[in-house]
Amino acid sequence: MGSPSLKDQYYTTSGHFNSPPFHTVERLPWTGLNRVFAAIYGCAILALLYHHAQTLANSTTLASFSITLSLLISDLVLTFMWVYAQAFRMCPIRRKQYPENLKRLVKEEDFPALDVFICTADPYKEPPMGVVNTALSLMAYDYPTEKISVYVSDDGGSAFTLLAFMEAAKFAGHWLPFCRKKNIMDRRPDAYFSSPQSSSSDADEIKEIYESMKGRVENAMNRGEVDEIYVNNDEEREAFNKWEAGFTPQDHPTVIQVLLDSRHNKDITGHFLPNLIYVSRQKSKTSPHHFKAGALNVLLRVSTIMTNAPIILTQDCDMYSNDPGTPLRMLCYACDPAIQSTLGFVQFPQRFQGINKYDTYGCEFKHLARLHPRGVDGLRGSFYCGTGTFFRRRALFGVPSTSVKTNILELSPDYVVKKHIKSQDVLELAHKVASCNYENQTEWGSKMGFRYGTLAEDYYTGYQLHCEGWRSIFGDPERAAFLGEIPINLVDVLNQCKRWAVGLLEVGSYGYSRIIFGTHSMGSLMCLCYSHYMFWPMLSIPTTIYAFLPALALFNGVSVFPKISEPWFFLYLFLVTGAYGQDFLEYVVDGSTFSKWWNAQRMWMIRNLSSFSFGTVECLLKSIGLSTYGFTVTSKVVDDEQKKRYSRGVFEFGVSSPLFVPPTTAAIINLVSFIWGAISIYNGDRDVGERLLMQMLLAGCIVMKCFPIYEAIALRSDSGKMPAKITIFAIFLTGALYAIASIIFK
Ligand SMILES: O=c1ccn([C@@H]2O[C@H](COP(=O)(O)OP(=O)(O)O[C@H]3O[C@H](CO)[C@@H](O)[C@H](O)[C@H]3O)[C@@H](O)[C@H]2O)c(=O)[nH]1
Ligand SMILES: [Mn+2]
Repeated sequence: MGSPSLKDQYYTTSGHFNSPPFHTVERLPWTGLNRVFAAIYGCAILALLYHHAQTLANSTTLASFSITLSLLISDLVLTFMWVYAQAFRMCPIRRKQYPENLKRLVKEEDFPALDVFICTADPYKEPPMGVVNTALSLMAYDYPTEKISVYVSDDGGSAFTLLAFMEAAKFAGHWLPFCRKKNIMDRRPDAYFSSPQSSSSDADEIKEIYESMKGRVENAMNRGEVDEIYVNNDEEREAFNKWEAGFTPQDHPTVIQVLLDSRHNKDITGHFLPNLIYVSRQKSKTSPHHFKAGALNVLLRVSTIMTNAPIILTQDCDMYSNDPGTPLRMLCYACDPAIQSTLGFVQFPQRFQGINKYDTYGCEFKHLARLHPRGVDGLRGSFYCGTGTFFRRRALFGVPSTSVKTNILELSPDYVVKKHIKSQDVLELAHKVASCNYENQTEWGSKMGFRYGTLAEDYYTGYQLHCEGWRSIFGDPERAAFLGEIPINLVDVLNQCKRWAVGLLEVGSYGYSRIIFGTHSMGSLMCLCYSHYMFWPMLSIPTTIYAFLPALALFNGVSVFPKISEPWFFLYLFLVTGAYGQDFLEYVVDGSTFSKWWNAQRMWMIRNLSSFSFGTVECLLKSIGLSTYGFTVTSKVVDDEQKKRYSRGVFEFGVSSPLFVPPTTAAIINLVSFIWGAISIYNGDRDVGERLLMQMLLAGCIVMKCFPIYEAIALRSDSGKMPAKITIFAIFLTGALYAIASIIFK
């Protein structure tokens, strides 16, 4: 169960037995209580399933049989999800790093080199200046600069992004020494210059340089082309000449441009700068590109040829560094001989800036991003979350125990790069491995590199590494290592979750067999944890049934739950209050507020009804060949009006998305049924108060959760209100469901 190995392996003194530790681990105090509660709750679930089975056996009519069967199916799915979720609660831990101890024992010249990968895919959804800010914050790490190489993958194939990075390369010469001198923590120029503390003469000077570069990039974007005036020399001209007629994001040759080279380029104080390399891999309409995983694999190969750093940081373009000391925290693990041999990656949590004080869309994802990673960290280590992850390059080239074989010598993780990064040979080879056809008939994406076949490439890659025997670490320092943007309108949130749903189910369909047949080396609790997310979208089934069935039955006077006078009622009461109570406690103990928890609950319902059910259906359609889908990049551009509404905690609908239909329909049905029930009770119908009370309570809870939906339908006139089309469609659907229900229940 992970507990004995915990002390031996990780309660470490880093192999130096008399020296202070690089890191420590502490078991979270609630574990014992969690286990006891799980045992009690498990018995209650068994009792409920027994009750369903009994009712099913005794049911006499088709209606009562189908109701009980639906509830049984729902509760079985919930039971599975509950069992999976308990695995996270069995052994949660928290880690601490001591970079000051590391610095005393490991000399700076012995630090490993670090290759940073930044992915961007669309200059209009991910503005180049945002990507540049992320890159600069990482280039400015407190780490020997000549050991850092930043690779930017541009899947948008955009000359504007290249222009922005050419400008950034020059600006870095001013910015990096400035950050060091002022000891800035958040090293994004945008953040620094818009904060109040930045008025000294040297800050003003640098701000001017920054604003003028920003102006040039934005001007070029407004004009729609990179004019001759932005081009400074022949090398740059040659690069931009690649954007000739016929160059589109989906069809173009490889562009690789070394913008800074750490052996030649110095900052204004004479220090060397990090390497900075722009890569836009070849694209053609006839070959598959495997989205972000494909982009990362190209960077993995290009960087092996150019710098081959043993450590790789993968980063989304909107996730910037919030702490320049993060690489040292990572080294506290990477330099520990006790865990080195199987350490695959160190994951830092995804944390976000700009969440409003109610966290309207529940995007803090407390379980996904913080609580569950701590839970798996006590087993085999954190999942891979796509960003904020330091990999050992070796881990991406196969299982820990075997030696790596590659067809090109320069592609081996052990290869020592001797040639200069800008030499003809290196560039030629880099272009070759970035081409569309390079991966044909190779193990890239299946046994090597980032894994293909799913839109949740991060989850799948981490899963495969754990199966192969690699371990990982969840580093979660007090000050966030990275901060990123979250979507602040409902349709973006739901679309993002739908993509995850499809991706996770795909991982389930490829990956679950390894769990069933045991062809993995990660222990059974870890398997339960992985299963939890592989089947996460299945929550759409019970949520949909519970959101519609009891309300429809209520309106027809049909009871689906026990009466309050029956003992089974107390079982339900325990199951519901137990689950919600535990969830709430976990939120509060981790420093959240009631309103954040409540919003997370609301989003849980909306997400399950919409993103997860659409995702599940899409996945089914794809598996029978009726649908295809791609990676829809989440927009990082924010409209001012929307921003204002978001800061007030107002829900943003606005567009006519089918994703809004199920929650809107559920909102209307539960309101209608609830009002009907309330009127009956008011008119003295004791039957409703007794027999249908639980359905009344459930409908009441759903109505409370749906408040923003009623508001958006009836009480608002701004551009974020519910589109009339959706309301009309939902009302029509409500009518149809009531009609069907009245036939079934009569
Ligand atoms: O074809 C593509 C598509 C996306 N991206 C990049 O992938 C990153 C993540 O895309 P985003 O639209 O921001 O998706 P999110 O849902 O916010 O990302 C989460 O979920 C993804 C998996 O669905 C993970 O890859 C991410 O790391 C994780 O943050 C961005 O930097 C994109 O530029 C590419 O490089 N190529
Ligand atoms: Mn993102």
